[in-house]
Order: sequence, then structure tokens, then C-alpha cells
Amino acid sequence: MKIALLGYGKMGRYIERLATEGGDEVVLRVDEHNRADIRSADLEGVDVAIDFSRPDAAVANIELALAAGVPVVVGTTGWLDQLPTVRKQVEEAGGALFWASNFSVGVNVFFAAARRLAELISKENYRVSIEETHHTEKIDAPSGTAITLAETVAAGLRGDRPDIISYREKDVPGTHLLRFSSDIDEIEMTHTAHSREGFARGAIQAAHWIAGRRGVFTMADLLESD
Ligand SMILES: NC(=O)C1=CN([C@@H]2O[C@H](COP(=O)(O)OP(=O)(O)OC[C@H]3O[C@@H](n4cnc5c(N)ncnc54)[C@H](OP(=O)(O)O)[C@@H]3O)[C@@H](O)[C@H]2O)C=CC1
Ligand SMILES: O=C(O)C1=N[C@H](C(=O)O)C[C@H](O)C1
Repeated sequence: MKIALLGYGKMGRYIERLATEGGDEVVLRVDEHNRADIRSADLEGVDVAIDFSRPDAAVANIELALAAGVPVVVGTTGWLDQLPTVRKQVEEAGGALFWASNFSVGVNVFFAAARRLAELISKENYRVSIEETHHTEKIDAPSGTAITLAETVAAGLRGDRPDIISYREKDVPGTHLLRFSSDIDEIEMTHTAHSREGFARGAIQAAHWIAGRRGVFTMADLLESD
């Protein structure tokens, strides 16, 4: 499959390496330097665009892919408050968008477990909190994953979103801790990414999965499909 990488930083380069090893071909690489020169015609012949860029660039990149009629997989975080508007744009254009605040299978299993735990604990008297730790180059805080986790837990509790504390430490790929604490005891669940491999593999899997589909999808759709 022919891939355009919208954003060619840590994630874009990792995806290029794994996708190429798997037999895909990266035919376009877009970064801060050439972004202004890219038109939808440049995406001609591209099967899928994959965006790992910046919070303030993601929506324009989605619009570029939509204008070109190319399905787009988006891992960039920090723009998801605009998802309702973008969803309408995708539907009106008859396009395809696959977004995820975290593409790793492990984190998505963690979300499902967190939801169930929150449901089970909802009638008990626990304080809930989330902590996330990432590398110091990360622009947005809290992380997209922590926000999704907070929304997932709130849905399970039928209550408010828990508070999130963000830490930045050199070279940490991404760690998320969910804690339920009471005067009697404490339950903690942690997901620790050892590298960016899970994010990159999930994004490539999504890029293959979205081919031929129309609509707005996320990891639950992929993981629940046959
Ligand atoms: N959903 C998930 O599973 C994951 C999401 N992420 C998210 O992905 C995003 C990127 O992460 P990461 O690769 O680590 O970040 P990097 O900073 O390493 O890379 C970002 C890239 O985007 C480029 N860029 C800047 N502006 C634009 C633009 N207008 N159009 C296209 N590209 C642009 C940068 O170019 P230049 O270098 O020239 O400035 C750089 O190539 C972040 O939002 C991060 O939170 C990260 C990991 C996993
Ligand atoms: O910026 C990162 O690196 C990551 N960003 C995502 C997020 O904001 O949740 C996913 C992952 O944790 C790595």
C-alpha cells in the first residue's frame, strides 16, 4: 500500500521503518518545511495518509486528505475537541478517518479494563485519579491517552472525569497510571510503553483496515471487527 506520512518526526520515521519492512511503500513525507507547498493533487495515487504531526496541524492535514479523497489515519493528539466538526466534514465528504489517542493494543485493552473497573466500583467510596508521564519533547498536556482514559472512567462511574496529573521526564515513551483510593485500600492499574513500537504497529494496522471503508473509526472498531 502507498502511504503519505503527514508529519515525519519520531512517529513518522518509526512508521516508515515498520511499514517498509512489511512491504508498504512511503511515497510522500510531509513536515514543517514542505507543508505549505503540499496540495491535494500531491496525494494522487496515495492509498492512505497517516498523520503524526502537531496539535495545531492535524485538522488542516485531515482536510488535505479529505480533499484528495484519501483515507486518513490520525495519531496526533491535542486537537480532539474539534472531532465533532471534523466528523461532520468527513461524513459530508464521504471520506474515511481513523483516529486514536493511542494506537497500541495494550492501551486499548487497558481502556476496556478501566471501564469495567469503574463500573464495578461506581457505588463505592473511592477517589479516582490519573497520572501520565511522557518525554520532555511532548507539546500537549495532559496526554490524549489520559484524556480518553478519564472519559472512559467517567462513563463507567456515571460521574465526573477524574483529575489528571502530567509529568515530563527525559525519554519516557508513555506511562499511564489509574488509581482508585479509599481509606481502606487502593487499586492501581498502569500501562507502560517500553518503546513507540505499539503505537506504530497499531497505526499501520489501522491504515490497512481503513482501506475501502467510509466513515469515522477508532481502535474499538478495529479490535471488535473480525
Ligand atoms: N496516537 C498515538 O498512538 C500516538 C500519538 N502521538 C502523537 O503524535 C504527534 C506526533 O508525535 P511525534 O512524532 O512524537 O512528534 P515529533 O515532534 O517527533 O514529530 C512531529 C512532526 O510533525 C511535523 N510537522 C510540524 N508541523 C507540521 C505540519 N503543519 N504538517 C505536517 N507535519 C508537521 C514536524 O516537522 P519538523 O520536524 O520539521 O518540525 C515533525 O516532522 C503528537 O501529537 C503525539 O502526541 C505520538 C505517539 C503515539
Ligand atoms: O506524544 C507522545 O509521545 C504520545 N502521545 C500520545 C498521547 O498524547 O497520549 C500517545 C502516547 O502516550 C505517546
